Amino acid sequence: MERSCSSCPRPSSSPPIREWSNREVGDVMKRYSVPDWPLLATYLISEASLEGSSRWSSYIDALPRQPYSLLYWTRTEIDAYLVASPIRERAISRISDVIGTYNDLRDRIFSKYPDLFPEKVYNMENFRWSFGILFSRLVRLESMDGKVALVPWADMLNHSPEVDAFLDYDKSSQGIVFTTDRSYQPGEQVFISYGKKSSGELLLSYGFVPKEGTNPNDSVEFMVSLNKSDECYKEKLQALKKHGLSESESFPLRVTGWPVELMAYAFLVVSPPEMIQRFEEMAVAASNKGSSKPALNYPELDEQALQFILDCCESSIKKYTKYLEGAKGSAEVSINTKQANRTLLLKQLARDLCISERRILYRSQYDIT
Ligand SMILES: C[S@@+](CC[C@H](N)C(=O)[O-])C[C@H]1O[C@@H](n2cnc3c(N)ncnc32)[C@H](O)[C@@H]1O
Repeated sequence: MERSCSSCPRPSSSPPIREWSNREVGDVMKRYSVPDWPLLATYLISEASLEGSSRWSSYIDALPRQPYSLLYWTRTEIDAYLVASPIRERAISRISDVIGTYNDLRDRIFSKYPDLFPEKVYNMENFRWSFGILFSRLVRLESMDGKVALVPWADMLNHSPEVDAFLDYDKSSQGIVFTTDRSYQPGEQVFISYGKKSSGELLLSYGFVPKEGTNPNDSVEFMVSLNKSDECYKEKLQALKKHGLSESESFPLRVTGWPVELMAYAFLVVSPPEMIQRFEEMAVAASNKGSSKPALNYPELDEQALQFILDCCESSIKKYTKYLEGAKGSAEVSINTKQANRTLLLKQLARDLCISERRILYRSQYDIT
């Protein structure tokens, strides 16, 4: 393990009042016990608004004006380009969480102190920016109980799924230490790992998709549902609900295989009325809430359960293929070069994601047949 120690001060994690250049703003935020993420987002906006008089001004000047995350995609772009991918739903719900968080801060705090929190600074656009920065640059510090922090020098590092390098707070040196899994030559680019993230998750938070086939942590959320015309629909749904599941569930399909919970769900979907006594144990296995992993042993259902998964894979693949083939031919007339470049970039990202996710589905199909 190679270690390199920073000379920067303690990271900005839940900044104490004295860390706020505008103490009054910090004081109000502290009184309302705002949680870490919205607190840091507000802190960043407050410091950015002070320009040269903030101690973080050179750091803030170096931050991107528009972080590359799905927060900057419009609803029309998300619907058009991510129509086949489950990341679409996650992007929509993340954007709505950010808007909800801003609205909550505005209603509870900012509107009560308009002189301290003027709307021209503390507005939705600036919160989109600060949350975009947090999603793409925050570091989780394990030795500080998983606290999140912005670490100015360290957030210049790019991600590689192939390295096992990480950042953490080091009590003895009172700084952030970067630990790599190998040594580097001078001039060589040093990478970090943003965590074992799927390509969809990397697009969601960081705005990029690794090259096809290079992400060993890749996965795609795979949606399966009970059949409404099943004569045991009610009993199966009851068993699922009892264990915290619903009639439609998502399971991660990985490049390395699928979870046993998906197989258990498939067993439940295809099991005939004579097996009613076993619905509950299947639901327990699908929820993974049992104390030990139950052996899923229903040889009489194996073929049907695999066929069910195969059919679901096929219908997902069709959606991807339809999108990819449609996207190939659609030539949009764009208003200006900037917009045309943006459209090209987003389409390329969506295309790369769809190809990666479809590849996992193909692989799962291949494993079954
Ligand atoms: C923590 S910052 C890394 C520093 C970034 N290069 C910069 O100069 O701001 C995260 C951003 O870097 C870019 N990035 C990081 N790793 C990447 C990779 N492997 N491929 C493409 N872009 C990457 C993405 O735009 C991401 O949002």
